[in-house]
Amino acid sequence: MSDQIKHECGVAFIRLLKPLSYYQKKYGTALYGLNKLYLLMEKQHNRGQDGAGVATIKLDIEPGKRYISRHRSMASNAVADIFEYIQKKFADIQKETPEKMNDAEWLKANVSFAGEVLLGHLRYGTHGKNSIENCHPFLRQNNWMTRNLVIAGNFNMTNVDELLQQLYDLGQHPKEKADTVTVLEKIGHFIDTENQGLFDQYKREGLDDNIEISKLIANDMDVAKILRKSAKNWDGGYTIAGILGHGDAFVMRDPVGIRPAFYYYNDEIVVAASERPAIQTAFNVPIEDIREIKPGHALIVKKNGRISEDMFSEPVEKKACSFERIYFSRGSDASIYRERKQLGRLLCEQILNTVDHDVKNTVFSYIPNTAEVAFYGMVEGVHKYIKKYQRDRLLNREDKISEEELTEVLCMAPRVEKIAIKDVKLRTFITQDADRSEMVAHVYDTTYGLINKGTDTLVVLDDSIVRGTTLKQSILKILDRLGPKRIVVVSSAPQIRYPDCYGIDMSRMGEFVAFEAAISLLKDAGKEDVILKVYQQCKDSSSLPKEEVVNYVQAIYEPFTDQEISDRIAKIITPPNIKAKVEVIYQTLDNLHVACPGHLGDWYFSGNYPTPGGNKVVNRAFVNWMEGKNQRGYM
Ligand SMILES: O=P(O)(O)OC[C@H]1O[C@H](OP(=O)(O)OP(=O)(O)O)[C@H](O)[C@@H]1O
Repeated sequence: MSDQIKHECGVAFIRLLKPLSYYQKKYGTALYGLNKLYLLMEKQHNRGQDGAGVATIKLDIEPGKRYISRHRSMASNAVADIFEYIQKKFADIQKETPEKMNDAEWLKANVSFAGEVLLGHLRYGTHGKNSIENCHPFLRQNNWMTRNLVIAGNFNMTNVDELLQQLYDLGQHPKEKADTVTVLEKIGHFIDTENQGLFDQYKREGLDDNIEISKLIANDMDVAKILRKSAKNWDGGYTIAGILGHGDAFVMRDPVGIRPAFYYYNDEIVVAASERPAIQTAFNVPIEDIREIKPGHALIVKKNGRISEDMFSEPVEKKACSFERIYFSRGSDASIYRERKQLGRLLCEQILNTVDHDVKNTVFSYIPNTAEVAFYGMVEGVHKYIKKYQRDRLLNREDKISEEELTEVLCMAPRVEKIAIKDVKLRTFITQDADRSEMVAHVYDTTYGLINKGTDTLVVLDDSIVRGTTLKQSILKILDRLGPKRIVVVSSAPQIRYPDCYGIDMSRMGEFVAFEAAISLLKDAGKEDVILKVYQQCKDSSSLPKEEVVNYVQAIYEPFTDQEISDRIAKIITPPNIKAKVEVIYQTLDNLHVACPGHLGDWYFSGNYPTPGGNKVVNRAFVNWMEGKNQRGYM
């Protein structure tokens, strides 16, 4: 789907607060941190499968010895590949000098990755030029320990141009136009100035010993101040984790709280991750003990072990990404599970109306995998309807019910079947373009013999319909072979109408099936002038500061009801030559908010962007589409 580097992804961070020998003694291995990092990353596999990276830092290493290690992989099983590479170093020692494996200090001194600060990253790199250089973590190296920086993040900035300009204004000469570079260099720049400031201050105070000064700098560096200055002009969604060479570390979250970030600590470890259940499982800790990093705040872990959550940017109205809840995050989180079920339940009324409450001739199913949880909620909703129906039918009657009728009423139950099967565990949506079409076409299969040909309606619930390609190229064709009279496709997400620019790779207007539907409706109605007017407005606003720009693209959808757009989408996604009638039902925006009250970020559905940069992105995406440029509305 995309042609440039993207940074929506998963992060995993661990700081060991005790020396490696402590873990050796207590848990039987000095590799405790690495093992936990592996688990944290594996449990967030859903966040990225195109690559992964790990970096570690060893504390208090004498000059001349390596203390930063990094390994990145783009193998199809990148996480396993990285840890095999790391494990091999230890396996060789185990083979040749097994006693050394019990000597934590020796391991730290002699084997790379035996560090106390660990950072992992899963990459959802949906772009054409897949290359190892684009895998996080990124390094900014320096001979001064405290000036080294390693970062890995789940982020996307909408205003890279503006941020690059600021770097030029500082006199810098960035080697690439990408937000990874701007973020790394911005933080790096303020790390440098903090270093210099402290160095000058100690000199002024009469300290002469530079080695002593370096130690003081490491101790006194104000990480929150560095982040405050760095993030001043960032416009985007981000969770960015970083480690400084001497061991200070941070995990920062954008002021709107768009991207998720959680953490836990005790007296042995500090751990942070994009998803809460990953921490629960990897460390076996109760949910109440895991905290969410507050928007505009950074979890800061100083080298000396001091832990704080500091504000670096005034939080604004929280608009956490609802698509995390619908699709992106794993459904094993307690709240997400509940929310997905509720999304399914809330669709029941629309579904039952569409099938005329003919439960007897309807088969309920779903498109694996993410929609599975919402499906349980939907089935509960149908059960509830049936119970009410049975109650009404039995209660509200004057005559005596016949045995035959009683049996019929009591036997009523939803026909719940696993119709669609997904043969691979990978997610197609976050797979890079080159492999996606192939995958979409072959990944699904069906169960035969469950549909009464020509009489049954098949209801299939999916979590989202974005481009509609999964349905058009694969699912609807194979479902039609089963012979249903009607196929009702239900989306637990509302219509995706606008690009995301904060980390979920939905970026080009022309690819949204909802947009295609609205445009074709406009054309049919002879309202091409609306399209031209929006184009002009978007173009005219392109040179304005982002704060003065509004989302003009909303006008494209205004003339139509949701139902009209859904009906047109049904037409578009119906493959040629299929027999079944296809209908589409979407979640309403109101019900989305009822189901996910803590995650009100809905810009891809509503067009209401939580940062000014979003309006620029959507307008640019529209201009790109009008001008036939197949590119994102942002860098
Ligand atoms: O309309 P489209 O643009 O084709 O994309 C939407 C589909 O992509 C996702 O599936 P994916 O295989 O990524 O994940 P899943 O197995 O977790 O559902 C999602 O669940 C939809 O089925």
